Amino acid sequence: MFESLVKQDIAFFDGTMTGQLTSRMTNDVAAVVQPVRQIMNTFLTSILRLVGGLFMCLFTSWKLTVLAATMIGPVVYLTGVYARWSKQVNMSIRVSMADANAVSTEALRNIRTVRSFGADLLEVTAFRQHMDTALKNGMKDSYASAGVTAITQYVDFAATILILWYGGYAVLGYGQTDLQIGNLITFNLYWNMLNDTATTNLNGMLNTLVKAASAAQRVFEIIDLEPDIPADQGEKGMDEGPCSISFQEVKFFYPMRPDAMVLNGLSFTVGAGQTVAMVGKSGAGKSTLVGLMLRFYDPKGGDVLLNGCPLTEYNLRLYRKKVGVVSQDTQVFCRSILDNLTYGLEGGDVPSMEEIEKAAEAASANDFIQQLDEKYNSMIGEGGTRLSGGQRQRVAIARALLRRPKLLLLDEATSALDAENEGKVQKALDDLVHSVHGNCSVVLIAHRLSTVIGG
Ligand SMILES: Nc1ncnc2c1ncn2[C@@H]1O[C@H](COP(=O)(O)OP(=O)(O)OP(=O)(O)O)[C@@H](O)[C@H]1O
Repeated sequence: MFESLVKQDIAFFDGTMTGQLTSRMTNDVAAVVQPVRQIMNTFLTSILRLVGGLFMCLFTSWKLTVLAATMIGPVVYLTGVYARWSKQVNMSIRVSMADANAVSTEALRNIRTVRSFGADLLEVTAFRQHMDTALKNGMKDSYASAGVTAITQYVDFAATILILWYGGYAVLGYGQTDLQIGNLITFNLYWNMLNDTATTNLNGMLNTLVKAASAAQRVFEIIDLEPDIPADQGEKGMDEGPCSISFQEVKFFYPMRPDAMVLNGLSFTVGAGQTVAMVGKSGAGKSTLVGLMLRFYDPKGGDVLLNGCPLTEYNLRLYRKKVGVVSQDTQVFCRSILDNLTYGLEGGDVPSMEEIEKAAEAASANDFIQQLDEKYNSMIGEGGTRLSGGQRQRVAIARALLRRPKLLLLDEATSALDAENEGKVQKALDDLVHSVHGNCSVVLIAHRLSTVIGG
């Protein structure tokens, strides 16, 4: 399921919350897998008892078997109705639990904001509301299950009465049958065994299966989902040297906001090895350009061309390996600095320690890394919380450099920093742009002209 999730389009993640997805990956998958062992254990035994019991009942008295079996119809019908209803209820329980998980995941991820806004109780209330809905539906399902079990037992009881009534009648010589008292007792024993198995084991199994089915539906919804932009679809590999990228009459709106046109017929070209700055006010669509250049989204009109060929023809995995990105909200991993610097590099692309230190030096990151207790092996915490914003950005710059990029996308890399850090990161960026000059095309995005002219 994780494999299917990580290959989904970025647009898919725009419309979902992380907590909802982790809930599907943990709670729902567990609910699908858990019953398997139980069912494997009891299913075979139950079927053997059922078939054996039925055979013995028929053998002892087929008339009594047919009579008693008339009572099974309503039970099967009722159980079927309950199973369908319960599947829906269990689906909504899973949705509520996923929503609660989304609230808790988001609150814990933003715990500093939650705490500083004094919003702890609001988050707890939102979490509780979802859990209360799950609990209410869970109670409803339990009452209905108890009701169905009670009705089944009454019907079972009625079947026994019917057997004893008709059997007793026959044994006493009324009617046209030659049933012996011994046969009646034997039949009753077999029927009880058959019923016990059906009501206790198979009913329990049905309940478990219904819950598993609702979870399985949610799991398979994700597994069966195919991305519109698969990473391995394109055939074309990367050419040698820096690449040119051009937008031709590109029109774009986000799938989550189809009414808001972000780009309306935009055309420009970044030549191979050129450094081009894009400046525009907040919300103008600068980061959207980066998303389109990385093919997180496809344009709704026009074309994005790489070295003159549509980006859609390229193998995205190979292409993205050759793109370096430093964005305003840098994402780093809860791993060592070294692992973060070499993130995504494998095989022949893995740089030597010497290259890593050189890249960190070029990004003005080596000095602060050397001061850490475990230097390049220091862990940086979830989201890089053990580093300052400026240090995080410099790690991101070194990381971009180590990919030996052919296209470098610098998306307002200094916008979230204070003046001192901005100066340091700006210097690191300038050095980076100069060091790759001619070997790599650079798109520099800023909302102030001074940022790019200064560089
Ligand atoms: N994932 C998204 N889903 C829907 N709308 C989005 C999404 N990302 C951005 N937008 C909208 O698209 C428009 C352009 O956003 P974009 O982030 O490209 O602007 P920007 O120029 O980079 O802004 P800033 O300088 O503030 O970062 C904005 O109106 C924004 O609200």
